Amino acid sequence: MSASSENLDLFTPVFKHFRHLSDKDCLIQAYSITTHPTLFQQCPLNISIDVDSSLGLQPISTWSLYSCKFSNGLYFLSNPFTLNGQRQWINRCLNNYARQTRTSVGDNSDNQNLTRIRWATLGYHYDWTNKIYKQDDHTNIPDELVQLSQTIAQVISSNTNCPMIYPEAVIINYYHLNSTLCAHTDHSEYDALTKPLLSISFGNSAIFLIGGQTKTECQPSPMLLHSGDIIIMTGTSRLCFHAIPRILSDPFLNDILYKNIDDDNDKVCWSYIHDKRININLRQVYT
Ligand SMILES: O=C(O)CCC(=O)C(=O)O
Ligand SMILES: [Fe+2]
Repeated sequence: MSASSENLDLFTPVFKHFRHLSDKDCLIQAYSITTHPTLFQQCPLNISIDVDSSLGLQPISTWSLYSCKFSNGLYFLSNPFTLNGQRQWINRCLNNYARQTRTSVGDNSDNQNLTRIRWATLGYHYDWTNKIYKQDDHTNIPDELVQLSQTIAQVISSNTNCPMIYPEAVIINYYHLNSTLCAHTDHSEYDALTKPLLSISFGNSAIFLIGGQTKTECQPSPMLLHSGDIIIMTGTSRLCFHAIPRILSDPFLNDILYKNIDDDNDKVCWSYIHDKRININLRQVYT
C-alpha cells in the first residue's frame, strides 16, 4: 500500500455522499431495522423495573434493543417513548434546557434566541475552544434527565455487557433541516472513556455516520435515526469517529406526533420542531 492510500480519508467522501443524496435515496441506503435487518442483532430483554410514568416511556416489555453488527459496542434502542412522552421531552428541550446561560448564543435565559440556538450544555459545561470540561463550571442536571438515562442504562446494562452510566455532562444539539455535525470523536471525558455515551433523538430524522477510531480505518456506516430512537456508544464504538451529514424531514411529526393537538404549548413546540431535530447526549466525565 502506498503512503498516500494508507492515509486516505474514508470518512469525508461518505459524509459528502449523504449530504447531497436525495431524501428518498438516503432512506434506502441508510441502515434501519426495516431496510437492513441482518445488520442488527436483537438483544432479548429480561428485566422488570418500575418505570416512573413522568419519563414518558412505554412498558419495557415492548422495547426493542439491538446490537449493531457494523460497529463494535454500538447499541440501538428503537424508540421506547410514547407519543405524549416525545412531546414532553421536546417541550423540556425547548422551554427548560434551552433557557439558560450556557448555550451557543450565549445567555438565553429569556428564550429569545431559541430559533438560533445550536447547543446548550448541562452538568459539567464543555469548553468548546479548549475541548475540555471545566471542573469549576457545573450546573445541575435536571432529575428527570438523570432518571431517564439511569432507567435506560439499567435495562441495557443488565441485558448486555454495556456498563452503567451516571451522567455528569449533557449536550443538547439543535439542528435545522440543513444543519450538519462534522466528523469527530468524543474523547474529552478523562477517565470515563470506558463508560457509555447515551444519545437520544427527537423531531426530524437524521443520518448518523459511524466509522473507525481514525478516518482512514474504514468507511463509516450510515444509520437512520428517527424521533425517539436512542443509541448507546460503548466499547470500541465509544471512541469512533461519527457525524451527522444530513437531517431528513419526517412526515411522522405532522401526521402523528402533532396531529390534532389543541394544547397551546404543544402548538408552540410544533412550530419549532416541524423543521428541526433535537439530540440529547449524556456522558460520564470524571468517575
Ligand atoms: O446529533 C447526534 O445524533 C450526535 C451528536 C454528537 O455526536 C455529539 O454531540 O457529540
Ligand atoms: Fe459526538
